[in-house]
Amino acid sequence: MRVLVVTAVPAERDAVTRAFPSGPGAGALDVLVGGVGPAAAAAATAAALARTPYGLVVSAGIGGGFLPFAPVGSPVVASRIVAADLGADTPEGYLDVEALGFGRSAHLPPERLARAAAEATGAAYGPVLTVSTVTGTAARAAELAARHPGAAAEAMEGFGVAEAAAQQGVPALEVRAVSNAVGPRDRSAWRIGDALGALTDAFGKLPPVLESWNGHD
Ligand SMILES: O=C(O)c1cccc(C(=O)CC[C@H]2O[C@@H](n3cnc4c(=O)[nH]cnc43)[C@H](O)[C@@H]2O)c1
Repeated sequence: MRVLVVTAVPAERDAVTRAFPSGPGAGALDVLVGGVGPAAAAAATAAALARTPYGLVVSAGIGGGFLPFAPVGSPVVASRIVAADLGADTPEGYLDVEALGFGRSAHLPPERLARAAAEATGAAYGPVLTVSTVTGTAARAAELAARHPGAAAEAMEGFGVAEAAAQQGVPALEVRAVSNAVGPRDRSAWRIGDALGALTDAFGKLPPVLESWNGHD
């Protein structure tokens, strides 16, 4: 099975490829820089899928972690890939696109594969939220955590990658490594190097899981 990994920036791509110093084996894994945010990620994924047949797409990179599930430096595998701000704000609260009567706001990775990936990498396993605006306040972090119980992480690309994959009937995973806590913005506290190292470690443990997956579950 050929696997497409989509990262946002070159540093994340390099962290993934560092896991395979002598190549990923039989040309089975391609790593693409798709850009930051769900729209760029979806466009890049769709273009790649139009060129090459893939059996699995993985959205990968660093992300914000929700405490206590995903502390800085830890890997996360998504149980759900959720568009957390695709909807409408109303005086009565937020409405997702299902409540509005159109579209979808979540994709479900193949469960056996995602659980096996989390187990092999020692990752937190929970919903990963896709946001277009990085959370920067405690109030917003609490709002997202209340709306998505057990949310493990947030990032900016997963839903775009998964939506493009779903439109071609290709399953998707999301693998993140936590660079910062979701909460009040403090860029000086981001531990990007640690997170990129954790991303490399996680991808180094994935090949047996991918190889033993039968392509559907
Ligand atoms: O400055 C660098 O060296 C550097 C190296 C690798 C990645 C970056 C990024 O800024 C990547 C942006 C990327 O990270 C995700 N991300 C990280 N933390 C959060 C968060 O708290 N909330 C949402 N997204 C987050 C996101 O997917 C961005 O695309 C810089």
